[in-house]
Amino acid sequence: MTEETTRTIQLQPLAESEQQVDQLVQELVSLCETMEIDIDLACAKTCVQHLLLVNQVNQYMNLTRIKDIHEALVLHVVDSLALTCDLPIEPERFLDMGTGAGFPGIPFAVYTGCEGILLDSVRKKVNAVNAFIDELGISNAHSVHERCESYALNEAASFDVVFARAVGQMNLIVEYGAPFLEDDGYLIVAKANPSHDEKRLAERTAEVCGLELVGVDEFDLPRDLGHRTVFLYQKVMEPRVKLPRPVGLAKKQSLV
Ligand SMILES: C[S@@+](CC[C@H](N)C(=O)[O-])C[C@H]1O[C@@H](n2cnc3c(N)ncnc32)[C@H](O)[C@@H]1O
Repeated sequence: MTEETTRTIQLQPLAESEQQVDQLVQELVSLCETMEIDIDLACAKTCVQHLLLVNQVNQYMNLTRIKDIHEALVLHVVDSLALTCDLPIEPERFLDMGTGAGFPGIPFAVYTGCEGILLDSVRKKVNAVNAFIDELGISNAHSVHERCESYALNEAASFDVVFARAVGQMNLIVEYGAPFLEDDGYLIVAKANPSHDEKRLAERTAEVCGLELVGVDEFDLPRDLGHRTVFLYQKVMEPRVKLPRPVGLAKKQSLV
């Protein structure tokens, strides 16, 4: 095991002054306004503190390539919070598949107050996310070290909202997400500009997995930092195949 894998996460007090944090909080609130996301100051502050802790740990552990804090406010925090705009229900329990440094899971948990599991297959990331959650006192989120395919064996039909950001092609997310959904539960897949072929493969995979595409939303992130298409799937029937398939198979061989 590398030093990075085993290293314990020891968070330090933030290097930024209260004034600097408050400026970032105001910046986040303004960015959210442009996206019609209604965020209160306490929630914005926790999201900013999370981002600053990610930056701190990123000095010695590779968690994100986005180093500029103002860009990260948009590309990590606003992008995560934007998922809440497409929610057709008030979720009771959500799953973030492949959370990395806690995106979108931590901003989503803080904003909605809903119980959530932040899942990742890389232990050092889960250790970091658990340290962030403890430090920020977020009692409704928990991070788990496991692969989607194996976690689904014990947590089948346990979530009413499931999402993943930047974890892979849409068909992969659909296959990973389907077994976790309760009847009528929702899978949210946010992509930049998926190709026609990627969308078509996801559509056919969704049919096999018992999901129906019930909504598509498109928007641009502030400051011209990207375009997003959000696909909303609902579980409408049982899958036609046994899910989850063995670990790694979804990546090697698509379902359809
Ligand atoms: C590119 S990162 C994105 C992280 C985060 N969602 C974000 O948007 O910043 C993809 C993450 O998915 C995790 N991942 C990939 N395949 C996975 C699987 N089968 N089960 C659980 N986590 C997985 C990786 O370890 C990695 O942390």
